[in-house]
Amino acid sequence: MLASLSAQLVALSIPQVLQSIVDGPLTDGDAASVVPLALLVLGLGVLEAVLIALRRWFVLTPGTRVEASMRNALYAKLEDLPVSFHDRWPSGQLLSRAVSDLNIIRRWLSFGLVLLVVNLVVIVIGIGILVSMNWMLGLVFLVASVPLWIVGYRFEGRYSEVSRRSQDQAGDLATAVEESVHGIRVLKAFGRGKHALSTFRAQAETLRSTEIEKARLDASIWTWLIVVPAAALSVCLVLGVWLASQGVLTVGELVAFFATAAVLAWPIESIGFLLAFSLDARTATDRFFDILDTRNEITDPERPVSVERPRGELVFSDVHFRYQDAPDRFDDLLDGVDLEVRPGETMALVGLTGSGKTTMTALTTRLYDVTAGSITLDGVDIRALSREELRTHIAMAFEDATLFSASVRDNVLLGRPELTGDGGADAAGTADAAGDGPHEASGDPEVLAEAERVLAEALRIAQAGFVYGLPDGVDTKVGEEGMSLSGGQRQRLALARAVAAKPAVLVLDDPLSALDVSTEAKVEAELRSVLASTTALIVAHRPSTVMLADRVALLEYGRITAVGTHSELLRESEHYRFVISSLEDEERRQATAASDRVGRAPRDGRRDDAEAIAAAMADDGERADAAASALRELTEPDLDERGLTDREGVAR
Ligand SMILES: Nc1ncnc2c1ncn2[C@@H]1O[C@H](COP(=O)(O)OP(=O)(O)OP(=O)(O)O)[C@@H](O)[C@H]1O
Repeated sequence: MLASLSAQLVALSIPQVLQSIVDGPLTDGDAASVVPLALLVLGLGVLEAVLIALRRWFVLTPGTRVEASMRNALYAKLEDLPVSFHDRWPSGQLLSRAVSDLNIIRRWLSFGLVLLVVNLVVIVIGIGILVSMNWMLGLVFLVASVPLWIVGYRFEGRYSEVSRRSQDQAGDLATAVEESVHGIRVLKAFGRGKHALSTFRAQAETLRSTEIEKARLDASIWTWLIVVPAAALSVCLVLGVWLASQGVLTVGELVAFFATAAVLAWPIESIGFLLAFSLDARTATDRFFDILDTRNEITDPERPVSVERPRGELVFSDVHFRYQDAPDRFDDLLDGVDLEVRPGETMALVGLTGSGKTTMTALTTRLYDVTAGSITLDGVDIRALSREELRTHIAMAFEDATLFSASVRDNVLLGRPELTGDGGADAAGTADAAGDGPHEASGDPEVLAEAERVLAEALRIAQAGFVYGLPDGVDTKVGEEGMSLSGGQRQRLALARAVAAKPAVLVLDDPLSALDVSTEAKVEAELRSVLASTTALIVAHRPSTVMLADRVALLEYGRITAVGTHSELLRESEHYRFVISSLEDEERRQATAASDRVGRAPRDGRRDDAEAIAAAMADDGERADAAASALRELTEPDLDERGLTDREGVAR
């Protein structure tokens, strides 16, 4: 700011030298005395240029540093915020904040803020100089500034609103891109690419209109800022010439007045642009703090207790839970769950679809917090532990297996940072962490050997031997979210990850759903050895998974209504018999559905596509029902004909 202000003050001093030239040597006809004054003007010009160069040089470091630290703070916050926050926030909105909003803030800090402050100071000083040169001429400028203040004030209100709208729309657009890239296979499979494109075009067009609205507002303030000073200058010209002719002003003073006014022209014009820029930066800052100011309700206790060697006793006591966006008229999803999973026991969780099984498992690692009641690990409320410790004691594998853009090794050893140095954490955080890998990072041969052993064992248990056939074996980088692998392969790696974490409690949310029957049987046989020494809570969607368990808990209407062995429950609980028979029906249906559907699909030109999709989905253990439903969708009449909205159509 100092460099910039000095540059402007130097520029303002040049007209004073001009005045001396005009009123001195020029009026006296003394050509020789012009030379030193001309050299002075040259010197001042060079000094101004040097000061401007200094300004540009100085702003680089703090601007980029602020941007980097804000970005890190945002990332840390996103990591820290609970799953319920991420349920509500579209990823594109977060992405646009982390990238484009912070970029705006950096550019504004680097030169928008500096120029705004400096130009305002220069305008005030410049008008002061004009008034001191001749109060009448200066007054014209002062009076002319009044409409500019009014226009500026109105502009601020309108532009702020449009700026916010445009940045939010840019976030929505990023979400749309993210969603369609993520779901590209579904879009292609259902031939909805063109449709998605037209939806995207409409969104992009909305953003374009908003941008144009912004540009119009911008243009209008520029017009005012150029026209009003120009009009003031013409009034001054007429008045100044008249005053000079009356002898009130010297010609030199008149020249200096107009030269000073010319120096002020750019700072005045730039105010419009700088004001718009500042409002964009304010919106970006607001959007940034929308996230940073979000209160995290799932935090660590002030003084966390520690469970040194957990036995793995997991107890739900009168647990209530409801999602934040659940309508008031709904009862709690979990409405007083009581369940004791004994150390070393394998408990299967069974219930109808939508009964809350996944939700119950998510509570064990505090992905969500119970709304009432408590969950204890070895008698200690899980909220009394730090989240980091809790999540080393309890490891989860989900049905929807997420892999990071990292090597197979890093993905599987994600929960064992002590074996991977910092690499395990990096694998989750940055795509670049892959490849060179933590394997090399940690040099201790014993640690390396242990990492190899744990990795090999986990891969064996999860029947994930296929990784050794990948181009670089366990060092192969699996694509974004493991997209280069099949669903069944991803599930097996996710299961290997949970097993490798060697937790006291293993929580498996239907982790075998994408496996074919023979692979599932092999995984189950291997899992038995792990489960013998580990407490496990397994959400079961197949009767075969139930067979893995020592006991079964039945979740019904938000409560555990029966606990016992499979045969006990079959004997005693009608609801259990109903759930199990529907699971069996479902399994049978899956086995026959795909072939039936292929047989019945009409030859309407899409049949070949349908078969190809069915074959691809059924490959490597993808569920046959997915194949069947893909077929059904493809062979049904066009979505539009059935009156489905775009979104529903794409979703389906
Ligand atoms: N993030 C969420 N926000 C709001 N509601 C949710 C959320 N996740 C799940 N639900 C709702 O909670 C209910 C229970 O879902 P949950 O996934 O726990 O059931 P589930 O028993 O595991 O079902 P399934 O057997 O089909 O996997 C469902 O009605 C679902 O719509």
